[in-house]
Amino acid sequence: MSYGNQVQFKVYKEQEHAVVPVSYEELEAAARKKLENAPYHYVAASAGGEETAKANRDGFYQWKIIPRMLRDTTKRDLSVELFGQTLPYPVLCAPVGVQSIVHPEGEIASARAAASMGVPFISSTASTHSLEKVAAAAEDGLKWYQLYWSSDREIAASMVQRAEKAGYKAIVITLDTPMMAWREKDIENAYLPFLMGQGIGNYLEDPVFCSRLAKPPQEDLVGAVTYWSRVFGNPGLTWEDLQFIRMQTSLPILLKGILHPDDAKLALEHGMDGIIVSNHGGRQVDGAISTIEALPEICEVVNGEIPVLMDSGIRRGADIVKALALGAKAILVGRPYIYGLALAGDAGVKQVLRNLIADLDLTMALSGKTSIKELDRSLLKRM
Ligand SMILES: Cc1cc2nc3c(=O)[nH]c(=O)nc-3n(C[C@H](O)[C@H](O)[C@H](O)COP(=O)(O)O)c2cc1C
Ligand SMILES: O=C(O)C(=O)c1ccccc1
Repeated sequence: MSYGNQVQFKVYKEQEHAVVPVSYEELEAAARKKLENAPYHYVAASAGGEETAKANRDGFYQWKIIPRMLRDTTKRDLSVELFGQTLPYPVLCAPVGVQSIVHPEGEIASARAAASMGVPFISSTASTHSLEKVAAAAEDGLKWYQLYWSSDREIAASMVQRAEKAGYKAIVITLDTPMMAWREKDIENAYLPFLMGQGIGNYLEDPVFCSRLAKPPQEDLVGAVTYWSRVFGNPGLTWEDLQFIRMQTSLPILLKGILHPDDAKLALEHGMDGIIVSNHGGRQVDGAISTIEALPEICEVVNGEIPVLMDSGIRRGADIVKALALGAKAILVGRPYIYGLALAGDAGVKQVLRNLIADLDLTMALSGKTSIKELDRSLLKRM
């Protein structure tokens, strides 16, 4: 039996040495075994009763693929165009903060792995390693910067300017987390890695942040962490504030965390360059709509004017096919690559990405599709 293309061949070759389970369920179980309780739950758990996390998965099951036959799928092209760049696959690494809690190399290893696969890496404001160090690790890779907009707006401006200077090619403003939601496991575990200086690397190396401190962080980490906890979130933001970030950068700006079609309309009206339909992997509003459910209406409103990306609950190739068929330009993946990181550092991240992409490639081929632009609603049936 032939597996068609190169991606597939490499998967089966490297699998001989793989330490990373292929199935998502086993991947999560292996990470559970390897990690201490608190960091494992920080990654795995969602908000409240985890209804939205469940809905994210249930949402995919409600759409079924109806494969087409006899369509010569010998050659496939998974590439997509985004902001003038060609991505080899419609897959990006979602911004995930504090990656050092699962592996000491954290974001540096993930960014390196993503770059080696041609997968764009979205670096979080809450990274343990600074955005400049992450950029250096993924020198040849496409990188975007995710902004948590500090309540001290000069800090936000400084981070955006640093990101542009370091070679990041887009700014992703995350709107759904001006504060952490009710996360029961983290509360029970009283788990706050930030208090130990993890996840605040971008602040400790920020000239504006440091200028606000009585003593430099090297001399008084507690003082720095205390100030960080005061300025991290910004629940006061409104649509009008977006103009301020626009003035700091010439890069495209995407809004992450859009779930309501009216907010998609507002994003367009405020001149945004892209939208990421996301409920933060179910980690923020428990009871919020699943993203695959929110996606079609948002795509309808946006009407192709700007790219719509999506995340939350993508686990396999078929999930990606469904999201793209419903109008997403590309998807982001979060927890799966973090489990890969936990198990095997950069090699683990690479293997997880490779598996997901190979699964996507096969699912497309077996559905009778040879390119991403052929994926549309006619491939799906809602049950
Ligand atoms: C441990 C963890 C940390 C996260 N940190 C951030 C972050 O710093 N910034 C952000 O925009 N989203 C963050 N997210 C959300 C992801 O970007 C993404 O929306 C989510 O993980 C997608 O869902 P999935 O994990 O089901 O793939 C985080 C998610 C996890 C699991
Ligand atoms: O945990 C998260 O979901 C998240 O977005 C975050 C926020 C602040 C610091 C680290 C991660």
